[in-house]
Amino acid sequence: ALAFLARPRAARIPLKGRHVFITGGSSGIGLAMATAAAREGARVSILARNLARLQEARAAIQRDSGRDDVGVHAADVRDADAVARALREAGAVDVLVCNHGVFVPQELERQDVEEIKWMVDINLMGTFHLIKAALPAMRARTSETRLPGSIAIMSSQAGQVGIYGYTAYSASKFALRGLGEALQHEVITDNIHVSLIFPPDTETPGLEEEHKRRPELTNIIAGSSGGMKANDVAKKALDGIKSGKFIVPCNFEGAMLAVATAGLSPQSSPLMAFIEVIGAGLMRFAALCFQWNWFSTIENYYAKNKKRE
Ligand SMILES: NC(=O)C1=CN([C@@H]2O[C@H](COP(=O)(O)OP(=O)(O)OC[C@H]3O[C@@H](n4cnc5c(N)ncnc54)[C@H](OP(=O)(O)O)[C@@H]3O)[C@@H](O)[C@H]2O)C=CC1
Ligand SMILES: CCCCCCCCCCCCCCCC(=O)[C@@H](N)CO
Repeated sequence: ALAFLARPRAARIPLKGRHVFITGGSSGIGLAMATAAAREGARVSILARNLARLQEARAAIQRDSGRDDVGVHAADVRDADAVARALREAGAVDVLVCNHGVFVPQELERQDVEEIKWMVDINLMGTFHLIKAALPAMRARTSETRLPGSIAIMSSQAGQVGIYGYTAYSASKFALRGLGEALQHEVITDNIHVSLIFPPDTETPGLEEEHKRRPELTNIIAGSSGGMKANDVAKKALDGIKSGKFIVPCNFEGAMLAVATAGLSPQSSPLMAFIEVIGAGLMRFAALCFQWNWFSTIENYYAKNKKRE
């Protein structure tokens, strides 16, 4: 019965010979994805703000993959016109990876409204700008080539569960899931598959910056999920995109989180649908155990540090 029910139907989305457009492709996870996609024979375009870092990234991708057709586009995703211009220059996209993102964890009371708006504008509004700019040509392309396309959106495990220190960041990343679920309904008849990627802490230049300000409790709780290397996250992400998966977890805790938060998300895999149906109660129990542990940690921390300075 689940094999009949699982929708949308599974797809194979090839990368070889196709145009893959990756935002935040000059650093960390985005750069690792760009390199791996180029190695698989894709024409890759990368977008970020800093042109010097983009050019360095292009040289690194070329060295690694031997491809000399990497496109670079300097634009801020908050600027809808600049994003539209970049997509016109780059030409029709087969696989759009909205990976750009910023993260500064801080207790809500200590975080300025400006910093909250900055995170939401880049992580959420920037993704809207990209998808709106890319979609018309993507749609034309899938009907012309008869090959499925993909829109991949980089969320985070902090987009599946809210944890201490991530009010603004989690809000911006949870929002991407609502965007992705609704968008999948709208683009399925254009043969476009949406993938949401949920990495744990990943060793990148961005995480190094984050650690300078991350509250200790955030460190402890985020440590509940093992860290990963950017190359390993990139591989999981690309494998998920190529098989048209809607939810793409990256490690074991991520797979548990995916089952625990399956909700009303689309599911193409009858096997995963089966695990979700059978695992629902068990994973809810596991989730309660994690929450018990996190609340104990927070209460003990505050008890030890008397009152917050
Ligand atoms: N590292 C981690 O622990 C995790 C990261 N993630 C998510 O993965 C994604 C990538 O993270 P990571 O590789 O660590 O990030 P990095 O900080 O290493 O790289 C971020 C990339 O995004 C670009 N970028 C940032 N702001 C903008 C903007 N306004 N317009 C255009 N490009 C922008 C940066 O280039 P430039 O500054 O030049 O614009 C850079 O290329 C993010 O969405 C993040 O939230 C999810 C889970 C864990
Ligand atoms: C029922 C099963 C439960 C499984 C428990 C899993 C534990 C979840 C921990 C959440 C970690 C959030 C890391 C965010 C990383 C990130 O996005 C940043 N580095 C950027 O700020």
